[in-house]
Amino acid sequence: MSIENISTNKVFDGWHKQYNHQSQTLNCKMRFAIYLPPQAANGKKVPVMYWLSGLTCTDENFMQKASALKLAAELGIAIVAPDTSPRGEGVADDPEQAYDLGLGAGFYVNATQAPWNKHYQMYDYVVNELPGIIENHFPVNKQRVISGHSMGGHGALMIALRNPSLYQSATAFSPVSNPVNCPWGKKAFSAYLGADSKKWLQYDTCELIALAQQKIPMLVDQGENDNFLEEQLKPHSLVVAASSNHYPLSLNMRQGYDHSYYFIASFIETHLYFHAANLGLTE
Ligand SMILES: N[C@@H](CCC(=O)N[C@@H](CS)C(=O)NCC(=O)O)C(=O)O
Repeated sequence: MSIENISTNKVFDGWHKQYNHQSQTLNCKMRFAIYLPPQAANGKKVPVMYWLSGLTCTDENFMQKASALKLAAELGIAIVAPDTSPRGEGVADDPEQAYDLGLGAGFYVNATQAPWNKHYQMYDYVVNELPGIIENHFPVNKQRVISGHSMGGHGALMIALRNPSLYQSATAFSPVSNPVNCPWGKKAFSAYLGADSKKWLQYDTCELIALAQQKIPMLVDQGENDNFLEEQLKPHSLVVAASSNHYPLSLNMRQGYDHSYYFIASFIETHLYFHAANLGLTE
């Protein structure tokens, strides 16, 4: 499967690059971004952090706004940022073009309902197709960690909980922790997965964390001044579900911080160091 390079920028002695490719899973052309640290230049294979962004984002928000690349370069971690939904001609969108359904709002699930099921298969794309492409085309090894923000925080934790042997660790900023019980999640899951809410549970972090058997280290950061805190994100439900199963999850509540990339930029280094330790890159 070929990929087409569409931008290349040197940054902190490594390279930020964007690619287009035809996705078999999503049935459309997709764009992703990769940051290759300097260690990847001399034949060495580096581990990968997959970053899943939130509502309205593309591959660009994290790479441009999170201030992650300097430390990724020092630690020798590649970062891959996919888009947040399928896109392009013929891809369904919300008839009202709301920001929380359709384009920019794939919720990292495999849609079963028409018209969404033709393209909205973001779970399979992130877990299977994209890592296959990355491992074929770039000097990376099979060690993966995963992180994300908001809708992407839900994606990162949920995907790690469902595939604990594929990821060394998972972290999230302001995750949608209990999508089956919040307005964003109910709206998206009823459209993509249908009215039967039992079918939503396979994608709910609180549900999965309470039942998980194989456990991997997890870290969550949450701003206390986040506008979406109580209605959409529900970090306390996550803590209750995790402790009911003695799951190794730490939640940091951060006084004064909001939902934006200013918050992510303030704590991204903590998340990179956390992953680096679980990848065996640091003491
Ligand atoms: N625009 C939406 C909120 C969307 C939003 O906050 N998106 C977050 C993720 S959930 C984001 O990362 N936005 C893009 C950015 O800040 O670069 C609203 O009006 O309520």
